[in-house]
Amino acid sequence: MALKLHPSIDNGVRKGNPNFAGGALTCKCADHPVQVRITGNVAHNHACGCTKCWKPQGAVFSVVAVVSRDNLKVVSGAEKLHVVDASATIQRHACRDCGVHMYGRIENANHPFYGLDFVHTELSNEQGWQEPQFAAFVSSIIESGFPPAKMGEVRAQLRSIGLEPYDCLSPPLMDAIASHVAKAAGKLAA
Ligand SMILES: N[C@@H](CCC(=O)N[C@@H](CSCO)C(=O)NCC(=O)O)C(=O)O
Ligand SMILES: [Zn+2]
Ligand SMILES: [Zn+2]
Repeated sequence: MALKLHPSIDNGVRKGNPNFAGGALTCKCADHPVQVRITGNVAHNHACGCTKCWKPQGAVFSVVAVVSRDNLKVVSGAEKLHVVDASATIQRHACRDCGVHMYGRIENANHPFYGLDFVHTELSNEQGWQEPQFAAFVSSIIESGFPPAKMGEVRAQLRSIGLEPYDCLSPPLMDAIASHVAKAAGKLAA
């Protein structure tokens, strides 16, 4: 029987619409939910196995994407947001009442991904958001208590739905990080 990894990918991956204009993300509170508006589509959407990204109840992976911080606006409930871990690279702003992470922001201007916010498109009712492209930090699910003996099954299932599993980020993102570091060190080749 197939493993339950995340509701957005357990029945396969539904293609998004490259021309999608954006939409609203809403937290799980019945009363006065936090709402965030995103202009345009997200990028680099991926399943993430790390211990820090928000996952719905029972999920093994998070599904998380990036958007320019200029294209993200908190439109209601801002007073309910708090930063989960101020020492983390990604400052995850979560709802105090339901615990959902509404966006993660990088405040370090020298970070390779400065300017991007991390978001979970499953918090939106709209369809057309970019579909997950790959799976990142797959081995990290072990840190949250997933049995190491089942990792072969996890990777096979991810591949079967078209999500190549990596134990870091995807090669293009790792290349972007390394290029940023090389540039800062004056070593970036043409
Ligand atoms: N094994 C660690 C890995 C955590 C990690 O490095 N996560 C990445 C990706 S999160 C979205 O893809 C990261 O950039 N983390 C910075 C942060 O979370 O602030 C673990 O599982 O914790
Ligand atoms: Zn909430
Ligand atoms: Zn993560």
